[in-house]
Amino acid sequence: MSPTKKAGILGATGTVGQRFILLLANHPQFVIHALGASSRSAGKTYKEAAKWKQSSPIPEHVRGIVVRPCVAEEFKDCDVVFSGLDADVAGDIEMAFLKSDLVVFSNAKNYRRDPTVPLIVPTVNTDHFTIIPHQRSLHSLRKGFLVTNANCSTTGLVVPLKALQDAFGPFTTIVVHTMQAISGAGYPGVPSLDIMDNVVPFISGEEEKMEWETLKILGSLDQTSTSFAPLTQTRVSATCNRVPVIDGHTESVSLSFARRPPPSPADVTRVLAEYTCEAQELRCHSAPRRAIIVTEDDDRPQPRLDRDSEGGQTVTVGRVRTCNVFDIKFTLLVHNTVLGAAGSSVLNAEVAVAKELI
Ligand SMILES: NC(=O)C1=CN([C@@H]2O[C@H](COP(=O)(O)OP(=O)(O)OC[C@H]3O[C@@H](n4cnc5c(N)ncnc54)[C@H](OP(=O)(O)O)[C@@H]3O)[C@@H](O)[C@H]2O)C=CC1
Ligand SMILES: N[C@@H](CC(=O)OP(=O)(O)O)C(=O)O
Repeated sequence: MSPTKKAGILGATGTVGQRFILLLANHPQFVIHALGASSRSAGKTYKEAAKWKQSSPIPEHVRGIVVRPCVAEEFKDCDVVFSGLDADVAGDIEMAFLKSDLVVFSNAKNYRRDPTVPLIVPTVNTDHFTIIPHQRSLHSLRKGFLVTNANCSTTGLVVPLKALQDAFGPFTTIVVHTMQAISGAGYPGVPSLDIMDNVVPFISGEEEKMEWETLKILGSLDQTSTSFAPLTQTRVSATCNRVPVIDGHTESVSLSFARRPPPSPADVTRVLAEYTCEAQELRCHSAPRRAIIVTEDDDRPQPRLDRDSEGGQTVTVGRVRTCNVFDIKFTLLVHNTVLGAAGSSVLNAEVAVAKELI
């Protein structure tokens, strides 16, 4: 079956944009139709414009595509537009696309807090798509809508949290420390003299995003599907560090449940390993076979060894154990540019197709 939906990619030359190219190059539903980037790139072929940093080559049929400026008129025949735009420009451009009745899946932070825009991690809260009719009516749209996906570190965190919340009820406290890959900072990103032989204990704005995004994603929609109800009883504290790893964010998580007695490490391990999500039930092409992989090895997960499991669409969890301060602690790994970015958008779009929103 040949792909039927025309896809545009904004920010196609960037780190996330390059992941979109790889994920969509041989996609059964979406065909790469239009590529957009800044005025520095527009008018050049993709091969000329992109500083390609992926370990597989630029797909042959993409090399010669001429990059367009990111204006809605240039993308009007796209069925879906994926955005890997720099946050400095994503706000205005994505809103212009939405107002032109286009379907936009954004990686940027700009609209994540918007009360009518869902913040969807595709293996966690695809039920939040139910706000789309309300969003369309507010903007008088026929077919367009805007969906954001989460910060890459938040994405890794909420997958196991969702499994545990469904099984054991609410958390009182979540404390997370991240070790984030340099690809998270885009290209050229962190200077080599800052990150080689080093750890940088600050990523601007990252801790705040992890703390509030988690509450929106794990929260619910009201009964009329017109507003979000973020969690209010859970406190989240995040500490974010940049480490000299190319891809894959590692996170150490400690948490307490409201319920007493809390679940044991064995209960937690079982629930994580058995977790399934709607994207799998809908048989979406990019859905991981296992949304969470639990590793029993004492020294896993590790970014180099585990980031590509399930095509980068899973979260690997290990070292599940009792915590002397909170109830449970564990370590997780997420591929920051696949499930943490472009992979989330693509799987979200597949879910939207299955729900007949596109
Ligand atoms: N990297 C990651 O792990 C994650 C990134 N994100 C978010 O995804 C987005 C993209 O990040 P990333 O790929 O890392 O960033 P990059 O800096 O690597 O790429 C940015 C892209 O935006 C384009 N761009 C910049 N200015 C303009 C403009 N004025 N008009 C049109 N296009 C423009 C660039 O085009 P050109 O090449 O022509 O300059 C490039 O294609 C950001 O919002 C980021 O916060 C989210 C989760 C994870
Ligand atoms: N800040 C993240 C990547 C990112 O761009 O996040 P956000 O989309 O939330 O701005 C990192 O450095 O690893």
